[in-house]
Amino acid sequence: MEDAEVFTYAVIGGGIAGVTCAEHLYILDPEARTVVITASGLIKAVTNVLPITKTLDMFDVEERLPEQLENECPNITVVKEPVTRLNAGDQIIYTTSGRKFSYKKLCICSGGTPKLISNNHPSVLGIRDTESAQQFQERLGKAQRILIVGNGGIATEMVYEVTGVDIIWAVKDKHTSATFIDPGAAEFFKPELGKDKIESNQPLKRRKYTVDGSQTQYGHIGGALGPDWHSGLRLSSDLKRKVTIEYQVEVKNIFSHEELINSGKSCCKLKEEPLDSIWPVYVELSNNKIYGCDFIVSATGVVPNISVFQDGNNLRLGSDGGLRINESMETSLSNVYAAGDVCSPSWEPAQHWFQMRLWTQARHMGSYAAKCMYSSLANEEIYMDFAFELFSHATKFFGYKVIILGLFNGQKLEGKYEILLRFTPGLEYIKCVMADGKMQGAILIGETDLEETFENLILNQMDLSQYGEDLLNPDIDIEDYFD
Ligand SMILES: Cc1cc2nc3c(=O)[nH]c(=O)nc-3n(C[C@H](O)[C@H](O)[C@H](O)COP(=O)(O)OP(=O)(O)OC[C@H]3O[C@@H](n4cnc5c(N)ncnc54)[C@H](O)[C@@H]3O)c2cc1C
Ligand SMILES: NC(=O)C1=CN([C@@H]2O[C@H](COP(=O)(O)OP(=O)(O)OC[C@H]3O[C@@H](n4cnc5c(N)ncnc54)[C@H](OP(=O)(O)O)[C@@H]3O)[C@@H](O)[C@H]2O)C=CC1
Repeated sequence: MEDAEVFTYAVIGGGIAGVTCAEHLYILDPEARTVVITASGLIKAVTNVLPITKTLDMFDVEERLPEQLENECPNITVVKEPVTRLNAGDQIIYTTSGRKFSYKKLCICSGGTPKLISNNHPSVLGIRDTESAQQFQERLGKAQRILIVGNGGIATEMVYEVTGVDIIWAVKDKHTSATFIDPGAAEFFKPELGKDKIESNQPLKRRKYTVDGSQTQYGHIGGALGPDWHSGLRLSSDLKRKVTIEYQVEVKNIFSHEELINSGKSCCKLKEEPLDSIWPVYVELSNNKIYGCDFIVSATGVVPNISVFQDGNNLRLGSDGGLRINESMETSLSNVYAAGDVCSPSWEPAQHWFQMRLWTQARHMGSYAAKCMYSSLANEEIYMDFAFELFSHATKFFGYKVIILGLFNGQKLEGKYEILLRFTPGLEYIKCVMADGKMQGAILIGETDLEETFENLILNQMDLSQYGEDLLNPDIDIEDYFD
């Protein structure tokens, strides 16, 4: 074997998936040496875990210095360098400085990169890590109007958090936030966009470190930001929300002012905007409207970071470009596992589970991958983790607690489902997706306290047909009823 540094386990990536995987390898196999190789100067750690249901935890995500992981788990060595190549045949990892690492078991947790509407346009910005969030903040400080493309997590949080500038929100769908919620919930949230922001006095729970130049020299491959990413930004002191939504559109063209003039097309003016205003960039939407703005935020999903692993390796990829993994988290390469945003599960999933690239799944996958790696070396049998029985996600949108469970938007049901709804404006929105009298999924907005009961009802598939619409009758305490 080449003159490589020898480890039992190697983990590539210092995000939630990689750090969770390394921590669990330490618990399972404390004598074995593990190397974590990460391109980011800071690593992520999950803290203050508070279980709220069997599959759902609330937790904080901290950015930490790698030394802290080494102190807590003495078998772990953290190497702060990007991986440049993997020789899966000889089980060797190469990094930028020419170092080589051999492993018996490797887990790739290299996350994703923003999938942008244009990769080389200077006015198009994506948000992924601390560095890109800082760039966003700098540009926002000088902006009067931005255009946000995308209808998922980042766009939904951004239109609520960013005030004091005009926002044009261009969404593909008939309703907003379609990745996470249904049209009814979007209506529930709509009034919030017309309200001014209330300044929060809550202190930040997440510890922040400054990443110095040497740590960012490797470019745009830091760990993904998390739940409170916007609270670290210094946003405007003007707390007015000014959001214009364009539905069912995509971006058709991006112009400079000169190109706009030459095209002979004219652009839309917002109320009180001078007719002769000139913008750094113009965006033509598929409904033919053209808006001028300072810059464009492309919040249009992620692409898995796989390119450095492909050279010389016969990697099988999923349809979304992620590393295909089987039910033991193994990729198509021998002794190579993957977890988190970089992977695409290819096993037949449980009826109520599917992949979404989220913290919770990165954490579950990281810990399960560690179990799979260890039990393969120890020749022990392993069963699929319970976390993959039910899709569940807890977050906050527009200031409300949001819990989504199972087939919350009727996914996989091919339209053969009914909806039960309880809806009190400004207070709560409860939707159950029912098929054959059994609960398949739910969206819970507000302090409903129903997550545990509904999780049980989805998992145990109890026949609820006799209760009909009473299932959501506010006069019946269903929590007590089904406990
Ligand atoms: C702005 C934003 C807000 C979000 N908010 C939420 C939220 O509220 N709730 C939620 O559930 N999810 C949220 N997410 C998604 C969540 O952050 C990700 O799903 C999760 O962090 C993925 O973790 P990961 O470990 O798989 O990848 P990452 O966190 O992306 O980590 C990948 C790691 O791999 C390293 N790496 C990459 N390439 C190489 C290489 N060649 N060599 C060495 N190291 C490499 C990187 O440096 C990094 O350390 C958010 C994401 C963003 C961008
Ligand atoms: N609170 C939370 O849970 C948060 C989670 N996140 C996570 O962070 C990651 C990145 O967030 P984000 O970028 O918002 O990704 P998401 O996957 O959440 O959303 C991407 C959105 O962009 C749309 N889209 C994709 N391509 C285009 C296009 N060319 N033109 C217009 N729209 C397009 C998608 O539509 P379609 O689906 O139809 O392709 C989808 O609505 C995701 O994994 C997300 O889950 C981020 C912030 C908050």
